[in-house]
Amino acid sequence: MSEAIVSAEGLRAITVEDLTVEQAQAELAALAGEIAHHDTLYHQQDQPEISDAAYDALVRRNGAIEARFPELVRSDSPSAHVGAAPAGGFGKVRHAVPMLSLGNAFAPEDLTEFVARVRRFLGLAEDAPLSFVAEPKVDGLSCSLRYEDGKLVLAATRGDGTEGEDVTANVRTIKDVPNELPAPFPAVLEVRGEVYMDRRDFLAMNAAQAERGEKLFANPRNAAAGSLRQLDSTITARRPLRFFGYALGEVTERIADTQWGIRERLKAWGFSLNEPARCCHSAAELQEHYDGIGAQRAELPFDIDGVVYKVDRIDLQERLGFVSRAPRWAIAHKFPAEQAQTKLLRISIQVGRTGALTPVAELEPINVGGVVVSRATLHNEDEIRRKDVREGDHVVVQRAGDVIPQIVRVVDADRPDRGPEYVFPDHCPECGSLAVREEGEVVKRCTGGLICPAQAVERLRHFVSRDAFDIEGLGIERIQLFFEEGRVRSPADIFTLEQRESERIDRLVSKTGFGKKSVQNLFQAIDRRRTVPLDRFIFALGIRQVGQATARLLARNYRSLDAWMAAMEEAAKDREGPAWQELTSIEQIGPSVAGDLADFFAEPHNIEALAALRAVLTKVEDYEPPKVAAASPVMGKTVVFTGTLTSMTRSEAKARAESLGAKVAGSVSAKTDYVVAGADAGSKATKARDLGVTVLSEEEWAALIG
Ligand SMILES: NC(=O)c1ccc[n+]([C@@H]2O[C@H](COP(=O)([O-])OP(=O)(O)OC[C@H]3O[C@@H](n4cnc5c(N)ncnc54)[C@H](O)[C@@H]3O)[C@@H](O)[C@H]2O)c1
Ligand SMILES: [Zn+2]
Repeated sequence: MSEAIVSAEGLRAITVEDLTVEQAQAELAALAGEIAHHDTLYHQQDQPEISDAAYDALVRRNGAIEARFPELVRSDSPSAHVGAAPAGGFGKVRHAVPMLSLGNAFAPEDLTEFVARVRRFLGLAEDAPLSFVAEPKVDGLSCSLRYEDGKLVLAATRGDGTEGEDVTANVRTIKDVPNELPAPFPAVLEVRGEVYMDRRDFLAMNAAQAERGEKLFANPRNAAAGSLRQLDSTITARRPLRFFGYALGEVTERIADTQWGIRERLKAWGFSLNEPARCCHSAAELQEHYDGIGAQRAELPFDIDGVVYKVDRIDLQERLGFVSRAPRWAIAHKFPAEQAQTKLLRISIQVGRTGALTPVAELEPINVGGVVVSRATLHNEDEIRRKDVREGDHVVVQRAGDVIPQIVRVVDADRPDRGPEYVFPDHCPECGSLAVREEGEVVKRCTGGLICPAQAVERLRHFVSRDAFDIEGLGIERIQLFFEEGRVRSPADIFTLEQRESERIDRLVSKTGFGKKSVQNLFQAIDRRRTVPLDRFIFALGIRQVGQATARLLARNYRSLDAWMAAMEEAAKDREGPAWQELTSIEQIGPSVAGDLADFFAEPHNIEALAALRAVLTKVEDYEPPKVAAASPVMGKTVVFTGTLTSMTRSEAKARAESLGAKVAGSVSAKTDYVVAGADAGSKATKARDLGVTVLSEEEWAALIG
């Protein structure tokens, strides 16, 4: 985090009324930076660092200072911006009608003030009728769907309100979004609404992600945003996204006179609507509906963070118009975060499958908004220090629609018998290996990749995977089982499995139900891999940031396992010495990757595990530079493989092409020389033909390269 944030924290102790002009100016500058930082994390990366309530507090503070010092309002003021600019990787879409945010109401007075403000603006008498639509504010991300002649042609995220991201392919995978509308419909119709995920679907999806050792999402909103904003729509298709329609963008003809009427038209076209919704005629009725929804909140299938009120008559909406980032005719009445106080018994450390050390607060169980909470996340080392959370403290726990409860603050920090400051461990509690925190990272990680039980299954799975040792018949289920039974704990164990188990093979067979033949096949598959090429060996170790390409670079540079290991151990001992210099001088290996390699080799447990592994292998082959046939017909050509290949795998085809001097690309462009189309080749082959690129069958390709 930047310094600005620290200084803003310091200043925030002063109430807005007491700020001097200089202080106000400094704090507005700090807040602008801080809020922009959180906007990027939240809107672009779907990975917020702070709770929504904490974020809202910053925005409110900014608004209060601006209200007192209007002359200090900055040109980059957060109160004039919506969201964040589109992220790279997506096509950009300009919104014909801007997509705005909503003003917020928190206290009941904010609500009455909103209604009064609308009346004042419109010059309505106290008793003149004025109605509002009140509907839940679903916690997802807004999306604009464009229909031309009743067909879905474009879908875009809000982005910064003016320009969003083109997510059409992804939105087409959402079942709630009709591809075609039943007539009648205007020639152009933009439907706006919220892409979200049901809480139940979210939990199931996170469980499946955990199962596969993939990234977990903090809450349904981040999961929905992360799933919609995928560059690969086949991933989006597997995510349980849903859509609610609640507004219109560009439309070529008026389709209703009221907001309620718009809802009915949307429903007739097949859209789902935010429910429970109601048409209210006074501030009191709005408050009543808000309280009613609040009471049902835990039972609703999706997360909501408030209730949205919209002036019902469209002509009045048009008269009211907008103020900078939000309409005057609508407001979001937010629910307070659900909080409670309890005692923090202990801080424990969880080690994730990738080695990340996460501090967890073990709490005296407490009911927070209807859910019993006994653990809360403390995020990371910095967060504990920032809040100065210690064992034995009484703390405020919060659930703000988030599934993972959080610690907000300590309430009794000034008690005399308070324990010492919490010291974050520098060793992994699971395996005792050193835990390190790389520069610029907030997370500390265990470096004992090869022996750490918390990481073992994930590491073993990686070790035997296709591009690593490629051991057939050893899938994730078998690894899991062997690990749990204590048969395989480290990579070396795989190679001594037969020796240890052969007399007991019958037992293995009966216990696992694998079948004798399948166990024998497995042993044979393992035997075939007692000799491996150096680059596969390096890749298989699962060192952070050392993927296939980096492993190949290392193999090419050091040639033999002995040379590589010696150099790495040297570099680990002296991170300035000649071995380090050589390592970081390899093109594409920067200090960050070098640091991960050095950390791995600095951990004695890993050296032992490596020695054990070498002892059970027949040979790690030295790196063989690919022999490029001088007259290779594909030398320097760019090739794209698509569809299902039958004579070899995609990785094999790629390696072979590269060894012949070709460059293998992922997508077709005018620069592509050949597209090799296997069975069921789709859009890439079509595109190639359109561009006049030569498309070859698998056989033709084989003939070409001889
Ligand atoms: N934790 C963080 O770091 C962080 C950072 C940035 C923003 N945020 C959170 O994001 C929100 C601010 O973002 P915002 O500008 O999108 O404002 P907002 O979410 O408060 O309100 C606007 C949005 O509400 C949504 N919405 C849901 N139901 C709706 C309905 N029935 N009718 C109309 N709109 C509906 C739309 O997506 C619309 O864009 C706040 O909740 C804030 O706490 C958090
Ligand atoms: Zn460990």
